[in-house]
Amino acid sequence: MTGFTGRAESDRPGGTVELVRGSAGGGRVAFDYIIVGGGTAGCVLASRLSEDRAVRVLLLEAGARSGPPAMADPAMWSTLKGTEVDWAYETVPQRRLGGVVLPWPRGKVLGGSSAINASLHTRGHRDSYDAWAAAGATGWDYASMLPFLKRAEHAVGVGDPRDRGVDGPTTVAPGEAEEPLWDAMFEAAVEAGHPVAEDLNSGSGEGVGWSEFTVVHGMRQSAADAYLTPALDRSNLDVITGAAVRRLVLHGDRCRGVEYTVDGEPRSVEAEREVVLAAGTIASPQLLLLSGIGPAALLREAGITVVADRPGVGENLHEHPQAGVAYRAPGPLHAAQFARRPQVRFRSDPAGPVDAQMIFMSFPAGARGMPGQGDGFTVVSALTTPASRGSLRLNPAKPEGSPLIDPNYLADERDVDRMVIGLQRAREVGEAKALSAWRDHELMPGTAAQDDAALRGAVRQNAGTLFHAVGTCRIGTDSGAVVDPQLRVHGVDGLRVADASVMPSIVSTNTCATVLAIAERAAALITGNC
Ligand SMILES: Cc1cc2nc3c(=O)[nH]c(=O)nc-3n(C[C@H](O)[C@H](O)[C@H](O)COP(=O)(O)OP(=O)(O)OC[C@H]3O[C@@H](n4cnc5c(N)ncnc54)[C@H](O)[C@@H]3O)c2cc1C
Repeated sequence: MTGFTGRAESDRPGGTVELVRGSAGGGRVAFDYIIVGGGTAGCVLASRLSEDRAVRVLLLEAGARSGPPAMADPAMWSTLKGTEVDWAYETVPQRRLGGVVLPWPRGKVLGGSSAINASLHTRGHRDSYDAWAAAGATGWDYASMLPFLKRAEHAVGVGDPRDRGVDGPTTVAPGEAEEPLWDAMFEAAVEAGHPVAEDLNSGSGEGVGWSEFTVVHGMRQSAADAYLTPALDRSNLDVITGAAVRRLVLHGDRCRGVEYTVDGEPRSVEAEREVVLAAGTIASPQLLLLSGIGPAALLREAGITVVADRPGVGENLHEHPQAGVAYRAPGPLHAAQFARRPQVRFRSDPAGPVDAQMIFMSFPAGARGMPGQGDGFTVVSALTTPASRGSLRLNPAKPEGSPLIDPNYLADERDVDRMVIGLQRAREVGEAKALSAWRDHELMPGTAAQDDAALRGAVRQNAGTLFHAVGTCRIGTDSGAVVDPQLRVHGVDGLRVADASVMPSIVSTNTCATVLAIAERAAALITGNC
């Protein structure tokens, strides 16, 4: 087992339940803060809140403290799907994608999804955060978020220190080794008209630039590695793994603590100040719903007593749809993933915002982004500002089991319009001269797919997930918002949510760096330093 290197004070037989640090497992201990979910945001919160040695912090994580060896090797991330460190969720059949059910992996281990993800460290365009503030998330605009985006990172050899963090816990850097295939893809993007970007993570980055990774000496650096491990010697921080929170303990409209199980045995614990939900876009709204905080009519139907009628809980679920153009290579093709490797951010409408991202694969993608057979490469285009919105609901047959996850991909026809343009842009790059030594012929969608109708069909047939679900507990002040701009759940005292679920709209790139910054800002809000 590997990946998280924290000390265990008491290990239990079976290895999945561990009091990683502290004394909380035994008697009745009151904590100032209870953090639910030791994932990306939860590790940041546990570390930052326990910096004040006068407060006691408890972190509860349903998964184990570490995982299989592949977790430490960032290149092996896709092999972690379906293992013990994956919740292995699935969507409901997606009506606009021909009824397909898509797998939605999420990390179930200390570090959460940062322990199983593809290790890309990318920040959204400043427009992404400004859109949050414009929609009612006051104080979440780019200028306000920049100190927290910087606080999370230690950017090595990239960017301007006015934009980039230099002494944060998360080490981020572009790959060092040069790979001819990735260099050719960079050249192909330039040939196709994309300008060279100095720093795609500067807040206004656009064009082709080098990707940055949270990989240190070839090893994954999850949020647990970056934030939690260095904090484990603090006597005011307790961490329990194998602790599945089942619901919040509410006295009237005040949250007093949580109920959880360890090895099936029920336990409860109290928070003197606050409970912070950091269980992610799927589990945070699910726990609110199970605790009676959500749309009243749906709760009543499920036989759950309504504590706070919050119609927005579980609504606004969305994600980045992606589809690619895949090519057969004339011969064997291999390129190290964490070498110097490009990506492109671009506008589907030159007069509109940055709304698309191109990433490159050294295999030919099959349908829905799954690896296809044989040698080849793929130019993937993702729509980074989708208009489609879906929902998350309790499963009436098993409310505590996997919820009904409906991202409602491509429900809004404007998303298809922009994905068609994305495919055309991807093809321009794939067909560039710079890639001629690597390209034999187009496999997918195939050269016959040229007109608008054929490309729309290809998008609906091939679109898949980029694993970036957000939005189910969104920040705002309107009646559909779940948390206020201080991340406090509307209508409930002593309870906040701080994870990917609070994003009002998805950022225009991969989500992990933004989740780190959300949690950094949450900690500052909780401690009154913001
Ligand atoms: C396969 C994959 C690849 C990705 N690739 C990238 C990438 O390369 N770059 C990028 O920027 N983003 C990527 N992402 C997205 C990014 O990792 C997530 O947006 C981010 O990690 C989410 O953080 P979070 O804190 O909201 O949730 P998580 O990190 O998922 O944390 C939630 C935690 O809560 C725990 N939990 C859930 N329910 C309970 C409960 N009832 N009791 C106790 N604990 C509970 C979970 O086990 C988990 O540890 C990827 C995601 C996936 C799944």
